[in-house]
Amino acid sequence: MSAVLSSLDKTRRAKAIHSSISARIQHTGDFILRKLAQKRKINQSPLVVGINGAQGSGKTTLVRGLVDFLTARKISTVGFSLDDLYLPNHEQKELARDRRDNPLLRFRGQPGTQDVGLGRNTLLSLLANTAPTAIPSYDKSLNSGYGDRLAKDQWPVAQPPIDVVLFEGWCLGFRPLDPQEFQSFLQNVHGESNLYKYSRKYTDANLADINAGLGVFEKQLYDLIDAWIFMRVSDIDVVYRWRKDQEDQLAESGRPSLSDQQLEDFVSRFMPAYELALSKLDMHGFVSSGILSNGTLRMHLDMDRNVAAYDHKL
Ligand SMILES: Nc1ncnc2c1ncn2[C@@H]1O[C@H](COP(=O)(O)OP(=O)(O)OP(=O)(O)O)[C@@H](O)[C@H]1O
Repeated sequence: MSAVLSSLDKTRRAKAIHSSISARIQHTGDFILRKLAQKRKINQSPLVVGINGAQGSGKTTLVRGLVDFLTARKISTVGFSLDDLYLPNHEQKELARDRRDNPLLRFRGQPGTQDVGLGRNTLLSLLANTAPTAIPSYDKSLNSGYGDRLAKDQWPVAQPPIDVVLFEGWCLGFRPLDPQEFQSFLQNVHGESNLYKYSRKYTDANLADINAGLGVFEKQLYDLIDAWIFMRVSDIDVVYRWRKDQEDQLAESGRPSLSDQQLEDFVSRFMPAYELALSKLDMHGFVSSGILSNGTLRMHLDMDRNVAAYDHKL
């Protein structure tokens, strides 16, 4: 009996997730259509939309859904991820060797472990909209999970004309702190409150490297992004829960999964960037090309990834 109930529960849950995903695609798709109409009045280059959301918040799912939503309306759309810009495995190993002082740079993930110049050139080529653009592609499963960039002849090629580019990343859009802001962040890290408990595990110099990495993002990428979709979670600790659910599903299906300790190590390596950047983003919003008005759609996600509210207040 309980097995029947549990399979009923699973079906209900799958339906709820499906309708949550559809609603999110519809709302963000409508936002993109409005921004595309605005951009068309200015020029014919593609609308570039940056998508920021914590790990596991549903970025990949959203981009896939939006590609279908837009393609069905004959809007030629390309999606890719900041993850596709990670350094090739041998370069990541070199970085880890050269920067033994910084455990945050040991593996892929943090700002500083991507080839940002490759991202800029890819966006510039897409924006020029005149020649085919090879889209960088990274496979996280290669090298026993350490990952590697695929050879260029395996990258998908986007054919012009392109109307919309969707570019997603867990820390895409995070802005660097200026020296004064960084000092007050460090004071908080070393202070009594538990607000920055993950950053406390690292040295000030380690954290400064991440801040500098964000500076490179801001300088090289954000002027090419016209509009932003921000999936904001109120409590960043939910990233653990979401990732744990994913690992449990892998284990249930008999596939390799991370132990609790590995999971903790993995997730906590990402946390300092959230602690460093999220409050500035909440306060001052994203940097963009600046050519569109009301260029950010923010969704507030609850712990089950449901959208509690949408707003444009950034
Ligand atoms: N709107 C939604 N409502 C409920 N669940 C969702 C929603 N969107 C995605 N999910 C589920 O959340 C999980 C993570 O989704 P997804 O891989 O798209 O997230 P992500 O942000 O790309 O993660 P990562 O940063 O780890 O790559 C998947 O199991 C997916 O089915």
